[in-house]
Amino acid sequence: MENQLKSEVQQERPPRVVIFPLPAQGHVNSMLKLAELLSLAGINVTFLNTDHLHNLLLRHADVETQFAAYPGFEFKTISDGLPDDHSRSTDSVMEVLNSMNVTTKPVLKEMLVSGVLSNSVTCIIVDGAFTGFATDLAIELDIPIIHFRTVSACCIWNHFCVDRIIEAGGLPIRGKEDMDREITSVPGMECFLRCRDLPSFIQVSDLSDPKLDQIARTTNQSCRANGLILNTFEDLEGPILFHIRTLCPKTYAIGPLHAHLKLKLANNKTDSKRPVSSTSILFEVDTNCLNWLDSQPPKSVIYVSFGSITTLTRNALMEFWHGLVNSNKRFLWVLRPDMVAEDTEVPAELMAATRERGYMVGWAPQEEVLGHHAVGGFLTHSGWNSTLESIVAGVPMICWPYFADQPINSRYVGEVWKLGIDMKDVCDRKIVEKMINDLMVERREEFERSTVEMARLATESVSLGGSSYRNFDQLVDYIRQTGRKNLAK
Ligand SMILES: O=c1ccn([C@@H]2O[C@H](COP(=O)(O)OP(=O)(O)O[C@H]3O[C@H](CO)[C@@H](O)[C@H](O)[C@H]3O)[C@@H](O)[C@H]2O)c(=O)[nH]1
Ligand SMILES: C[C@H]1CC[C@@H]2C(C(=O)O)=CO[C@@H](O)[C@@H]21
Repeated sequence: MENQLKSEVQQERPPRVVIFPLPAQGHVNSMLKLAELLSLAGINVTFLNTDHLHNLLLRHADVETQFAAYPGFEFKTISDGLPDDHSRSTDSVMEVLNSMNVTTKPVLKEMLVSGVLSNSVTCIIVDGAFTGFATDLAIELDIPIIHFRTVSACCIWNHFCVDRIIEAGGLPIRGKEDMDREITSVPGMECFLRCRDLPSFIQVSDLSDPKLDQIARTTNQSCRANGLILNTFEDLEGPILFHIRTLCPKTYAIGPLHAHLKLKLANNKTDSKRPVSSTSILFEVDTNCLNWLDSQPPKSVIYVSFGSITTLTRNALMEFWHGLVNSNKRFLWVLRPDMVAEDTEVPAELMAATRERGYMVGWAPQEEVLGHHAVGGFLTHSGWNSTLESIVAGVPMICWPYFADQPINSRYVGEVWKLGIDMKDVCDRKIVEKMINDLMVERREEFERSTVEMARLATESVSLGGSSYRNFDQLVDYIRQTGRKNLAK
């Protein structure tokens, strides 16, 4: 009788996963894609946002309509512990994370125990960048936990290796003149890694720098989780995934997530076939630039965007602007309203050239822009989502990394994958001009070959039978199995 009851419960209730992202654009965006993929696979999802971020999301994206197609999907919110009037500006992400580490754990525990997050949570998926408290809690409550790290595998592997680098004498970094020194203690990266390529949270001049513990060493928490999800694919980062799997055997590489979701939605028989694009959380999307692109010749435009967090000094703004104008190429440039803090007087000749062959927006529909036939190059900060979106669209990159995983991503783009040029640590109008000409003219054919091939591999990986497709199926199987065990308890 008891067994019969249990099996009825199993049939009636699919597993329920709580997804808890780090409250920032690039992270929530990836997590929403994962949430939709899981919903399509029949898993119930509770998406847990901070109150602040959820309000922004409701203001700028129609997520409620998007997820209304999935009856088992729900949004819930939690406090980040900061006062309502705190700006939570993009450069205060660390402050938000510190506050959450202190205040969110007891609230999350109460939500899980009291059933506010539904009384049948069978698995928690949390952002691997701030997981100490969630992992402790999941272990305490005996709920399986999976970490999702939204950055590249090559970045995470550096984080895992931080103590190895220190033991080998690779850290600390001794000033600017030390930046070209080779780091030979990261397995798989012995031949091309320099100090300047390390993720910014590892580029320390003092071993007591809190960044090492807060972000880099936090990555070790993922070894305590029941699995690790990465937004990457085997043909891109297979050698590094091999090393990560020596520490986290259940590592599921299921990316590029945006392409994965697009294909699954297109193949889905029952769901409405809505178009997929990045969900904008922080800014209003300006789609007029697509009309402007329609009237430009094929592969003639360089698209410039530095993501949602990067800020520019007045000097950097001017160097990029002069470089773009002097290259004589057409350009579409995303300049977020909060990107340049200082007042800047723009010379008349720059304004005139911009009117002639440029277009500026506050926030673009980036996936559509990169997929547009007029776009022939991408000047990017090498955020992981932008890098993957560029790879899928087959657009070569000029990389100007700003922080976090970006310095190692750009090294891989330039030196390993040969998908573009790494311009890191330089911001000079002459170099900008030269690199644009190299990318769009001089080395165009070389990049055409490598980008077309990598785009093909990316699409193959998320297609039926591809590596990310299979890895995702394995993830769903794991969630289902663990759900059955939990429901039968
Ligand atoms: O005008 C724009 C500019 C960007 N995007 C989208 O915004 C996202 C930007 O993400 P990403 O390229 O990853 O950059 P950040 O916003 O800077 O992301 C943060 O989060 C990423 C994932 O963890 C990290 O890789 C980055 O280093 C970190 O800065 C992408 O999906 C873009 O398509 C738009 O839709 N319109
Ligand atoms: C603000 C940063 C904290 C860690 C995140 C991160 C990661 O390593 O996961 C990379 O860049 C930033 O988005 C986040």
